[in-house]
Amino acid sequence: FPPMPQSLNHPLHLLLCDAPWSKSSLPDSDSDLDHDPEQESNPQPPQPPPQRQKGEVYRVWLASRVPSQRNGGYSTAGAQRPLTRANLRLAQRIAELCVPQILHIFWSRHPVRTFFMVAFSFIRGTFPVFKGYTHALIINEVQSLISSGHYTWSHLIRLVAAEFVRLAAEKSLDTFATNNELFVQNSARYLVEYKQMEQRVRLDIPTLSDPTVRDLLAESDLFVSSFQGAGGFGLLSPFDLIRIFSLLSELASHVFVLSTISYGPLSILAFAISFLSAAYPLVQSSLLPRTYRFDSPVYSEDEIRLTEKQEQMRQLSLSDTHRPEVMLFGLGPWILQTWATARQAVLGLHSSQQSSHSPSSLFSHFNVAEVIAALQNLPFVLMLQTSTSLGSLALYRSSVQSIVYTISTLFITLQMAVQGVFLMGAFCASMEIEPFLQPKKGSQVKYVSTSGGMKIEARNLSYTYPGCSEPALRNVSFTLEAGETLAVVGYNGSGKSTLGKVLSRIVDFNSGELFINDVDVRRYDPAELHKATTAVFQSFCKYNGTVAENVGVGYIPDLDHPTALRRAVHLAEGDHIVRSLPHGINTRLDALGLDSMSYSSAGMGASGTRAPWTSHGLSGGEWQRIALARAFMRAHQPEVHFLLFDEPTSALDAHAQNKIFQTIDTIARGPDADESAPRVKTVLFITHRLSVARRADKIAMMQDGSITEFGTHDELLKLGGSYAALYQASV
Ligand SMILES: Nc1ncnc2c1ncn2[C@@H]1O[C@H](COP(=O)(O)OP(=O)(O)OP(=O)(O)O)[C@@H](O)[C@H]1O
Repeated sequence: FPPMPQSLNHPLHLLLCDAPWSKSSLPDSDSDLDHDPEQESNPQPPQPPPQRQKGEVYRVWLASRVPSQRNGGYSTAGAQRPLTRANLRLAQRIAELCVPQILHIFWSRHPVRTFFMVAFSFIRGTFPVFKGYTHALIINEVQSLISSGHYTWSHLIRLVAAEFVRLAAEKSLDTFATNNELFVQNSARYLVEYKQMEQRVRLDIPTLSDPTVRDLLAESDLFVSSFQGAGGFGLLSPFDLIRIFSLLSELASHVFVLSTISYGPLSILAFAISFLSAAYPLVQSSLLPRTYRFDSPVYSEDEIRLTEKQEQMRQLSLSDTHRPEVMLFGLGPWILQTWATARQAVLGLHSSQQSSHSPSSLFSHFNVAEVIAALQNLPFVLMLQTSTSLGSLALYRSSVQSIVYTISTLFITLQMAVQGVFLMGAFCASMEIEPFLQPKKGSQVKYVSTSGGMKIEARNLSYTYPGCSEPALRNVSFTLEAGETLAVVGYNGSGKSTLGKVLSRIVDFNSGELFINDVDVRRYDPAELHKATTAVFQSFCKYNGTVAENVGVGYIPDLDHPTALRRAVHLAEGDHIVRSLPHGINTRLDALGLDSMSYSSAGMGASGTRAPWTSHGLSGGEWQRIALARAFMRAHQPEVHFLLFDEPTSALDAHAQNKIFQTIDTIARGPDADESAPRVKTVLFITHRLSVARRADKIAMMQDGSITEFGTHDELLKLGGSYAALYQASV
């Protein structure tokens, strides 16, 4: 392999797991995938492909990526690999490693159909030869009819009838083969898309924020897109690869026909001239300066950049979310201008790229084309000197032309296949990525709840966001006993939300230690910790769905449980919101907040009332209550021990805010407990409202990523530091 730049060696190697296609990682027999009623019985279950060395596909894929001068990293994801010998070797290695896995996908799902698909692709390749042969027979018969006057009408009619039979057989076989291929293709497409989704939902934020992982996933997505069918996204799918068989059999059958009708030095000369004259236009076009090709499977870095820019501008022009700012800042002309520049470059409409159509070039094409036309008649003259029939000549000519076009198609297909192999490598390698936060095998321990909440102990935690130079957290240390309440306060940008994300195991930390219930947090499966946590993040989500869905996703088992949903809404003081909505809890919410600005009247009934499918907008405070209700859906579950609220009431009025904090406190003490009962859940809330913060058992004052003051409200006031100053200012 070509040497990998040291600076680009990436810790992703550490994320790669052992057996990407192991039985456990594939959907098991009870999963949805096996519920396909049309799945064929497989007499001999295929053996899983041999397991390859850990991370090997990733390493080969990475080696194929050319370091880019532009950004000091690798070339853009999806950029074309030059067809160097080294890259061909890499493609070969990826094919060796991945093709068995991909074939296994097809074969394991529908072995019989897959067999027919490959067999038909061979048979279809011979169709043109049969066609040429029957045409030749008919021409011969007509020729002998005209030249000798010998009456062979019945023979001719039989030949024409045979041609009809051939056509009908070809058509029905073709239809059957196409349907079969479509079925296998859809099935395989479903499976790769499933694998892609399955892997995507597993990956955590630290993994996804890794640039190499993002590139890997981008190329993997291109591979999955290629399953959209022939020509989808201009990519070559593994099904197009099967077409190579068809091309090979077509080539072989034409060569066979030629060998039966041409012999002797004259024929060889005729063949050579025919071949060259048919091939010349192709050679000539490949020698011309390359212009943008729409069917190109992968593009150069510049083409990708321009395509991205053009797409970005197109999205901006169509997006409802951005419409207010587009209007407000008058971005229309800028969007149009930027799009037009990128689009013109992509379509090759710039003047520099039109040079190939200059008059002198056209003139030379014209002259050469005439010479070629004259040359193509030469073989006929040569062959007519032998006793060859007119039918053979027609067959000869069509076969030679077919050979040339088949070879050129084969060449282009193989070229695309090489690029496709790298995308396939990205897909296989992406399946091997283990989420960054996942504990290493052997070190994992099960999260065991302790009665009375979650104990959290941070020791010198530091964290810097990827790509940033300044840390967002610096040496943060504190202990929060089980059942205690901590308020985190501080100035904007001091690291409060980041601390919340680190503690809830959404992002990792770079140095220091974090203990949950006296166990190193890195030894827990994050999914287990998340089951024991509920949260409202500062930038909470607004789902494009009904109120019930927006609330219910907080605890999926109760998603369809009206009583649980109503209770959560009630705890968040959202009953009046639901009552005011046209379809109550089943009203669709407009997550973009632009419903009222919609310029379409679609969805309005004849009476001007809203149809059930139209979405309804909410105010900022109302959305916050929905987010709170979502967190409350699971907050009271006995397995939840940690409640995290990041600015949960920033958009609520003072009265509502007090009630919400009262509710949080009640939930933290457990069901049916009175106000003096000890808390059974640990609570951390981040707030700028110090009147709320003072209720907490402990307060952490954050400044510039560090906890500068820590203690009770009274202790911090006595200290007379930043908290005291902030508190005095707020009252
Ligand atoms: N995704 C991110 N990528 C890079 N830097 C980030 C990211 N999120 C936050 N930061 C930076 O980290 C620092 C701490 O941000 P954080 O959101 O934790 O502050 P905060 O105290 O919650 O602020 P606020 O009170 O305004 O909500 C800031 O300097 C911010 O610019």
